[in-house]
Amino acid sequence: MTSLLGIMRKTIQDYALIQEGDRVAVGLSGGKDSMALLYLLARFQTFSPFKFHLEAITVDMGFNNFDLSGAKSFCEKLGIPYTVVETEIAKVVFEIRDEKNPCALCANMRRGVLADTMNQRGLNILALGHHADDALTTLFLNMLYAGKLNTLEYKSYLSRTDVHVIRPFLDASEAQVISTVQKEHIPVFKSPCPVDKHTKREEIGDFLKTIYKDLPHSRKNILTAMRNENQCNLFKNKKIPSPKKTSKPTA
Ligand SMILES: Nc1ncnc2c1ncn2[C@@H]1O[C@H](COP(=O)(O)OP(=O)(O)OP(=O)(O)O)[C@@H](O)[C@H]1O
Repeated sequence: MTSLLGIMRKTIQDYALIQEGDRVAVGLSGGKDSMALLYLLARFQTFSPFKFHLEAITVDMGFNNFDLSGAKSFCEKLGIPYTVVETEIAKVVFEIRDEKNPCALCANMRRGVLADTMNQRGLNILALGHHADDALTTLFLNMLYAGKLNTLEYKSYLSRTDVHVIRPFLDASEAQVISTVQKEHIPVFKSPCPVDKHTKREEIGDFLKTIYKDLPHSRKNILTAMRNENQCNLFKNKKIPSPKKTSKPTA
């Protein structure tokens, strides 16, 4: 089996996610995906054919019980500069706005803070820990709840802040991330978010797992379909406008 480092290196190359001289920030939540991403990008930096700078940024959402000392010592061990930005996002999302679906607003606000911090620190690439299973759940979330066919991208651009968002794990499975975390003894810290593991995303993830169990090739086929632009036939026909009604001439 190809290692997660190998998959990540190929994705970075295939989609030109990082280039010579880039200044990369990993959005570090403390969870398994971004901790593994930081660790592997730090390793990749040592043999990459191009030079790039690497840092980590955590947005402290303002939950009282968020202990970041473990993430801090992990960064120190890797020799990576680490910034923690204190915010009151939790208060805005859960108290002031009392959001029914807090995740989207929370992620948007967090990304804004990350991009602004990157501007202050002269960083141009934001690396996030999303993997292929996140892309699958996002696709189904968008279809089932928002009526759109849309998923995560390998590279996208935030024009307001001139920051590129990259997802170097998008060709890897969640299982590959978990196995790397265990094998490499990468530390992982529990999210302080009260809705963690109780979200629509979690429900869709479980729903997809039951489909994969019943139809063993379905996961691979959905991923293939997502890449198969030439075989994407949706309702493309345009409705023919109905002829304008002409009013009867009055006698
Ligand atoms: N508080 C945060 N500060 C900085 N970056 C974050 C933070 N929370 C999430 N991110 C980034 O956004 C990505 C997606 O966040 P999400 O909340 O969906 O977590 P996740 O898929 O469980 O990943 P992880 O295992 O890294 O927590 C993370 O992998 C990470 O790169």
